[in-house]
Amino acid sequence: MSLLITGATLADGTTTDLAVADGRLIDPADAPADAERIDAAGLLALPGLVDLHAHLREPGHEDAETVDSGTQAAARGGYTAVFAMPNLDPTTDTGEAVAHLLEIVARDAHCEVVPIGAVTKGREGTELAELGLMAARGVTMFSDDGACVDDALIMRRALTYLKPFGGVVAQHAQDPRLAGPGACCHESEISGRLGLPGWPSVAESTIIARDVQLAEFTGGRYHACHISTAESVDVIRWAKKRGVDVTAEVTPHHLLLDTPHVEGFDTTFKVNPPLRTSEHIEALREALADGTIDVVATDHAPHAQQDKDHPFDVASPGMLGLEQSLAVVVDVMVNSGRMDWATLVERMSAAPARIGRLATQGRPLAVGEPAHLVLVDPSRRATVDRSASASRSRNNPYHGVDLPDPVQLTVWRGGVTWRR
Ligand SMILES: NC(=O)N[C@@H](CC(=O)O)C(=O)O
Ligand SMILES: [Zn+2]
Ligand SMILES: [Zn+2]
Repeated sequence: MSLLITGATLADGTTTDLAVADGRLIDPADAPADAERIDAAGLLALPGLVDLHAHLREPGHEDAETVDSGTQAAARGGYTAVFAMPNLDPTTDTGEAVAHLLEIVARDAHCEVVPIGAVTKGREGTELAELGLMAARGVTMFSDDGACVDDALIMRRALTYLKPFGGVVAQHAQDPRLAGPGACCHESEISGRLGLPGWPSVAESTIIARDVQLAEFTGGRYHACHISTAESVDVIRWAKKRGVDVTAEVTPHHLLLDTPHVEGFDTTFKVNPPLRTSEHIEALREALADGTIDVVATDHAPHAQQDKDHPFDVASPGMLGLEQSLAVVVDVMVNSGRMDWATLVERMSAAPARIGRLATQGRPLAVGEPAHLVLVDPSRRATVDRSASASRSRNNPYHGVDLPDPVQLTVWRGGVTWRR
């Protein structure tokens, strides 16, 4: 399949034609005569987006999502690569589990899928998983996501052990004593009034403070998942200033949605970490703009209706993210004038590919590079409809909200994976 995309604007503002053949970008002058012509006047062409944090639910929870459905959602969102969290059944904690997931991916995926390996066996936090054997199968990121690696010695060992492999430990920072299993609402006046167990902001930042010191001490590579508080931003900023090898991500929902969303007890808005207040949101936006936060990662967390249809404090936490991630970042960061398109590309494509050591993604749109790209209409808007989704789940927190609707066409490995 070959494409000739004419008159596209790149993130730096220049206008160009792009040609795709045999999975690569080629000189438009060499485009085959039968190439499909796509008029991209008024559209932006960006490198395909890369998500460091997605839950695809296969194997084990196929009622909520599969590799097929989750990567279709990714393609609709402009993504050409996603890293798949290991809280599956069985847990991705062995070389064999990685190999099994990669077989499903080879058969069904609509974008690159890189398995994330668990840090500890069964994500139970007590015994290191098969880190080396998973690394040998191409795993570069390790996380017990959904659970915190709260034992400091286990964290120390994981950081040390992964050094020769170049692996990064991605932490779900939640002190299990300060924010226990029932914690489900930002600890504040609102949690008190609603009678929901509170999840104080320091339950996140104190873990990250400990971890970045362990990263400095060991020389290991550390990544803070879904940071949600101003204190976490301060800690990351401090660690980076010291030259510690740390990176951090923020989700689209923590950039847009605030604590009052839970006042109606709609379990769609139950998520870990919880939605925070406007002061925290402001700190996250600022940190994403200035680079303290390196990447936007979706934490796409599909859940079947039966797992959400419960009282708020017992419903499953998590919300969808892949399809509206770019829309939220465009609205909150670009349309507001906080960030330009080139920085958006850095935060949503180049930096995540670098952190995940995915050499074929996050590349500039230049001749000879792999053809992973997304065409974006910067001005189109629409009201989000949760039923119009490729995901198997409907826990979409943006349902009924007017947002940008930017993704026009997604190309992965030279083939169109989604078009409007
Ligand atoms: N974010 C969530 O609320 N839930 C995630 C786990 C996680 O990211 O911690 C899930 O797997 O559903
Ligand atoms: Zn998590
Ligand atoms: Zn997650």
